[in-house]
Amino acid sequence: MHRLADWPEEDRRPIYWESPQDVQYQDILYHRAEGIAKITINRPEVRNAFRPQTVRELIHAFQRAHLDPEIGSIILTGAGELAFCSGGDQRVRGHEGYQDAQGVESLNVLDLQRQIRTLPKPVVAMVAGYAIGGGHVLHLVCDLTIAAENARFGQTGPRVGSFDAGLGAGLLARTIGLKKAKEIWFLCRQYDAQEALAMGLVNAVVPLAELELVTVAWCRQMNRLSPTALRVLKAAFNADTDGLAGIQELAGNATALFYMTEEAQEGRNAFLERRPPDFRRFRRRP
Ligand SMILES: CC(C)(COP(=O)(O)OP(=O)(O)OC[C@H]1O[C@@H](n2cnc3c(N)ncnc32)[C@H](O)[C@@H]1OP(=O)(O)O)[C@@H](O)C(=O)NCCC(=O)NCCSC(=O)c1cc(O)c2ccccc2c1O
Repeated sequence: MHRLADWPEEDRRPIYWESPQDVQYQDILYHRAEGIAKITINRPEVRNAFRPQTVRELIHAFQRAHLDPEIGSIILTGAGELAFCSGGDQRVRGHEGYQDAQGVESLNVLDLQRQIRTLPKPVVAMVAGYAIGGGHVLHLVCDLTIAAENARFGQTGPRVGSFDAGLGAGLLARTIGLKKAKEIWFLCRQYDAQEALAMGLVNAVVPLAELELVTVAWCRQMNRLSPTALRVLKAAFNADTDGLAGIQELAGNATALFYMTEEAQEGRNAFLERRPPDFRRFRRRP
């Protein structure tokens, strides 16, 4: 449903964001309401380019949303209408990475990419304006992308002397196909929202004025569904792409679900009670 008017009344009512005051961020904003966390890159003067500090704060905010049992889904967005994110801040790019205030250079956005994928809640990229370079990879690693009509997508790496040969290349190819992914990286063109929709790079294109409420409507709908089912499905979708790390994520869910059974608890209890475990009452399921 690409227009707000298509949604049932309960999903399109206004949302009233709260802004917790316990942590003050410099480069991002953190809001929450109705079981949804909204994380905003707040550097509109550079089209929401990220520096190491920005990425550190994003990692902190995503961890916060991950651990908050009230949060069911997370929105990642950029401040203003001109950009979701324009990638790494080229003004602080040094010899071997992006430099922080202490002079340490890193590519810490790679940690954030993995975090978004392993976080067991749906993450939705809400894109107005440019999603370019490392900013394009950020929307790509999110589970869903809702784009405003003014959104523009593309990679610039080969033009600015960079490349993301990890998820930026491989996940893009798995998402939209190898030929189109190679075109995006080899030619560094930009694509509008409708082109992105046609290639399966985004889930919906909506009028800019409706972007936030439609994105919230998607989250409201997901938040009514089984959190465990969404959690395991997310891990399942990532498992083959992420190799053993993906299987580890999926298997961790199996272990957590097993821990919730009497059968697993019998093993723990027997150890704590210093007796042999008795698994005889647990049947072997066909
Ligand atoms: C995003 C744009 C297409 C927007 O164009 P527009 O015409 O709307 O705006 P301006 O170009 O005038 O920009 C306004 C203002 O913002 C500054 N700015 C924009 N983007 C950046 C940026 N990324 N870094 C620093 N500053 C930026 C711009 O200079 C203007 O400032 P003024 O002072 O003049 O007002 C267009 O801006 C654009 O193409 N931007 C650059 C996009 C880009 O090449 N990004 C970097 C790609 S590489 C990357 O992101 C990357 C990061 C990683 O951490 C990696 C890690 C591991 C592997 C690979 C990585 C990687 O590739």
